[in-house]
Amino acid sequence: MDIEIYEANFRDKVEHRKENGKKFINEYELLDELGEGSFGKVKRVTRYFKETEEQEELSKSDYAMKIFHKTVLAHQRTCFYESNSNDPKMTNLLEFADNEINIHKYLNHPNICKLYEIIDDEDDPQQKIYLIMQLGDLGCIMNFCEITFKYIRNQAILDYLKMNYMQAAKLLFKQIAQAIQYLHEHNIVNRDIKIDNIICTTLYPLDQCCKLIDFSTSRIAEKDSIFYDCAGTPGFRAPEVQFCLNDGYSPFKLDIWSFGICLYIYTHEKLPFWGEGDLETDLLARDQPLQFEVQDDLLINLINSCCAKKPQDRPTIQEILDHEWFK
Ligand SMILES: Nc1ncnc2c1ncn2[C@@H]1O[C@H](COP(=O)(O)OP(=O)(O)OP(=O)(O)O)[C@@H](O)[C@H]1O
Repeated sequence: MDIEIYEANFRDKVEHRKENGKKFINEYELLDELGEGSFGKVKRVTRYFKETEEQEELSKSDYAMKIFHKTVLAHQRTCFYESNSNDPKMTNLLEFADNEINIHKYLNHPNICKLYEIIDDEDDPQQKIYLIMQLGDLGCIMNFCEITFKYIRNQAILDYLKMNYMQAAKLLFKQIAQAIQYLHEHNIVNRDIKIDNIICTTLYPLDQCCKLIDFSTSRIAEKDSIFYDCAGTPGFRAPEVQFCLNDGYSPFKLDIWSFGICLYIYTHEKLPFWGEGDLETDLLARDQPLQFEVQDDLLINLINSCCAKKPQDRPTIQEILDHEWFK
């Protein structure tokens, strides 16, 4: 990989302790749970540290800690395809976690959640790996309502930005496009761009408030790479991922489709393609045109081009950033 400037710190010692009823992992106090994915839990943590030797009161700052359970992941077997091969192989989820760490630890961009530290101790009694990341203290850009199956815009972010949702959409999605541009320029594909993987923070200037998270399905790819494995999340993934048969799909064009879907969801507060199950959702994505409920022709043009049914008709990430809608 052509990114040598940054590498997250690695520590091979972990210490678990309790103080006054509080749980600590090394210098990090464990707080509330921020979320849970298929690979592990994510917790808010506070780090206590001394900025100078003389300092008496400890300084503190907040992070997100993603926790992988090594033994659990090692026992979960799954089938996968290597890049450029349609010959399936067996692996376990720990290898996927390793892949995520090995890509994420080098990523250094203001719109990508920074991975600061990896704690992996062979003698850890809990057999876990701990990733210390930048905290998205404002949460995801939208919240999913399990009852209505709808995404609702995160009002705390709109209040923080002091913007209406269309102004916020331009600001946030430009930043996500810049994150994808950085990945694509470095021959990395994300393959799981979705609303749940876009978080916001109050830590930085506004043009750095939005961060892409979760690199579990990221891969190194050449511009003309063809992939064969089923990546992405139903509702967000391009139809060719499910229906490519032996032809495979371009992972770069998959990211572009998913970007367009996220922009649609943010501006409409609903998923454009949602069927009874994953197969119907993918079929709708393949066969149905997008239905718009906004009046903005430039926005409609941008989303329609990202979600062109033929992958070769979709723009590059640079073309997206140059689109009139962002001007
Ligand atoms: N840095 C962060 N700051 C705030 N919240 C976070 C952060 N990282 C993750 N989260 C929360 O935790 C959830 C799960 O994180 P993540 O997507 O990285 O896990 P995963 O196991 O890889 O998920 P998936 O099943 O989508 O692959 C996110 O949707 C988000 O709500």
